[in-house]
Amino acid sequence: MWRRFAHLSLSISRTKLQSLQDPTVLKLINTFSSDAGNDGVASSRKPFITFVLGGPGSGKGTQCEKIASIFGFAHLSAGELLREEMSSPSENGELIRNVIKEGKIVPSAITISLIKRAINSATSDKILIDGFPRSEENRIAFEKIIGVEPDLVIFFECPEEEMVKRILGRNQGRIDDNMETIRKRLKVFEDLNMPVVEHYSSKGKVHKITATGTVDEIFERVRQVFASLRYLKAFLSF
Ligand SMILES: Nc1ncnc2c1ncn2[C@@H]1O[C@H](COP(=O)(O)OP(=O)(O)O)[C@@H](O)[C@H]1O
Ligand SMILES: Nc1ccn([C@H]2C[C@H](O)[C@@H](COP(=O)(O)OP(=O)(O)O)O2)c(=O)n1
Ligand SMILES: [Mg+2]
Repeated sequence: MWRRFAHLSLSISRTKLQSLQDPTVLKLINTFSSDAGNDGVASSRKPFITFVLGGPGSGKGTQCEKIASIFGFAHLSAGELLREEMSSPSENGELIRNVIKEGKIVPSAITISLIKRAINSATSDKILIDGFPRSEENRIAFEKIIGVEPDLVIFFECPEEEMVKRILGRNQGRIDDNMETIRKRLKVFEDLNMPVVEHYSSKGKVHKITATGTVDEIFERVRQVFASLRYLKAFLSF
């Protein structure tokens, strides 16, 4: 009975899920129908993990807030977790501050331990990880330590001049939102983060979103991806 139902839902999904590529759909089904646990997070949990990538100022945080409120995802921002750690009396505070000020990437062990703790205390099993992995080192360490790959990757594509304009108007008092650090962050993004996007693109996991236009116009593009997932979820009852 379940098999027939799953088969039916798959054939419906194929016609409805035009914004999803088949490997993503198949991975979704495998993820939620498999009994395998995730070693790196609490054993009974099988979170649905979405990495949200894009250059600095491309709108990751803004769009993640909307995805979280409309689709019930927990939003974990790697940058926010690092800023909180930096401002707390932590042994890594000074190191994190120096790395962020230089526009570089904090060592994976630190960032992943913060992400792991946040996943384990999240109230939803649908998790958005915003701004991570920032490098192949981040990616490989996550897959090794947490023991899973993302189910989905959203990539916000935005021209550099637009990203710079947005960052300079962000006004959150961040130590890295100045022109000197922005230049370094843009280079680090091209050199270290784009290979991660290419890696997951080759695995058919990336949904590229044009990140220009108003917040609402961009969210409409994003919404279509997540609405398709919700449709699949309803049919497969995961
Ligand atoms: N589509 C948009 N158009 C104009 N400004 C935007 C847009 N999306 C976000 N912003 C603004 O740009 C700045 C950077 O956005 P943010 O979501 O923090 O990006 P990221 O997390 O990728 O660095 C913020 O001040 C935000 O309010
Ligand atoms: N995986 C990560 C994420 C962020 N960081 C550091 C380096 C980044 O320039 C800063 C800020 O990251 P954040 O995602 O908040 O920045 P943007 O939202 O892209 O402007 O934190 C990191 O070292 N490793
Ligand atoms: Mg952000």
